[in-house]
Amino acid sequence: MRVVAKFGGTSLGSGDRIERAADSVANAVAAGHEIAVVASAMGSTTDDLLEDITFETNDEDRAEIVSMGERTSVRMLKAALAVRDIDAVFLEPGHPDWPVITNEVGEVDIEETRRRAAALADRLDGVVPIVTGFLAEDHAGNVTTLGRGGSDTTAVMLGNYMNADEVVIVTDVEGVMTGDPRVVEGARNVGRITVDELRNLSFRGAEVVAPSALSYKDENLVVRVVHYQHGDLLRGGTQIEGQFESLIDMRETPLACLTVAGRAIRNRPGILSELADALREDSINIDAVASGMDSVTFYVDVDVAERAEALLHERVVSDEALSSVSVADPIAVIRVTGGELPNQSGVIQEIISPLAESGINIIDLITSATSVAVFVEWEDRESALRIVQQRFD
Ligand SMILES: Nc1ncnc2c1ncn2[C@@H]1O[C@H](COP(=O)(O)OP(=O)(O)O)[C@@H](O)[C@H]1O
Ligand SMILES: N[C@@H](CC(=O)OP(=O)(O)O)C(=O)O
Repeated sequence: MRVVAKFGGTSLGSGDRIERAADSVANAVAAGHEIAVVASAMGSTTDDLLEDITFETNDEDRAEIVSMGERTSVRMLKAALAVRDIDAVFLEPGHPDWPVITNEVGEVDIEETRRRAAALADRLDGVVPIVTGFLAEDHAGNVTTLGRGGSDTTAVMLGNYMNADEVVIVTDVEGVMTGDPRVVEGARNVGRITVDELRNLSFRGAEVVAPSALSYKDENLVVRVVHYQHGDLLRGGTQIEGQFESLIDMRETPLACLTVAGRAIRNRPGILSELADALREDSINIDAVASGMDSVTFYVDVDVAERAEALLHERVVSDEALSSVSVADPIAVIRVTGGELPNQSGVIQEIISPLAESGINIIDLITSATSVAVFVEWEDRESALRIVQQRFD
C-alpha cells in the first residue's frame, strides 16, 4: 500500500515523540508499504516564531523565518529514521525534487504540483521522502506557506497527486471525537465521518483536520486520523469518507457592518484607502468591503466595532464630503469557494434565489473570481448555511 503519513506538531512535540514517529514509519516500511512522510513544526514552534516577529517584515522574510519549524522537524525525523536503517531523504523548498508550488496569487499551482508529486511517487521505491508540511515555493523560488494548519493540506494534496491509497493524519487525539477532548468530558472517537460533516466541524474550530485539506480528498483516497501513541499507522482512528465537492465556509464569529455615507465617495480618488487607513492605524482587520455610489461599507469583527466606529467618525467629522457613519451587527457571512464555481453561469442566482424564497434578507453580496460571500443577519445564519449547502449537495 502507498501511504502519506502526516505528523502534526503535537506528535513531534518532543524527542520521545519523534522516536515514536520514526518507529511507526519504520514498522510500516518493514510491513512492505511505500511511505511518504509530511512533517509539521515541533509542538508550538510556528506560534513561537510568529510571536517573536515583533518587527516589520515583508511576506518573503516572514515565510523564511516561519519555515524553520518544519525545516527542523524533517531533519530530526530523517536522523531518527537513519538510526533505524531506513533510507530517508528530506525535502524542503529549494530542493530540486520539491513538490508543492504556488502561483502569483499564492494559491497552489495544481498542474505543476501534480506533476512534481507524480515524479516524487515514482521515486518512492525503497526511499522514504520526508516533506516539510505547510511550506511551498513560488515560481521565483521564494518560500511561501499554505496558511495555518497547512501541513494537513500538504498531506492530503500529496496523497491525491501521488495516487496514494491512504493519508494518515497523526495527532494527539484518538481521531475525530464527538467534541474537543481538551474542552468536553467523555469525548469519544466517532470512528467514521464524512468529509462534509468534518468540513462543518473544522470550519467551526475543530482543528483536528484543517478544512482546506479536505478539498483535496477524493472518493478513492482513504484519509484517517490516528493518535501518535498507537504506533501503528495503518489501523484504528477515524476514517474520513466521501469526496470533496465544493467548499462552503461560514465565519465562526459575528461581523459588524460600518457604513460611511458621503457625496464624495463616488468621485474622489483615494477616499476608500483613506477610510481603510483609519482602520489600519488601529490594526483593525477588514473582513470585506462593499462600495456604492454614496456609501462604503466595511465588515469588521464585532469585537472591534466600537473602535472602528470611533476611527471612521474622526474622518467623517474632518472631511466635509462625508456625512455620517452607522453600525449594524451582528452579521454572519457565508462564503462559497472552490470547485467549479467560477465556471458555472447562473451559480450566484442559484445561491441567492432560495434565500429570498425562505424570507432571508441578504444584507450584502460580494463576489470575486472564485468566491461568493453572502451576508445575512446573525440569527439567519444556520438556515442560510443549510440552504446554501443544499445547492452544492
Ligand atoms: N472534534 C474534535 N475531535 C478531535 N480533536 C479536536 C476536535 N475539536 C478540536 N480538536 C482539537 O484538535 C487538536 C488536534 O489539532 P492540532 O492541535 O492542530 O494537532 P496537530 O498539531 O497534530 O496538527 C486536538 O488536540 C483537539 O484539542
Ligand atoms: N506548523 C504549521 C502547519 C501545521 O499544519 O501545523 P499542525 O500540523 O501542528 O497543525 C502551523 O502551525 O500552522
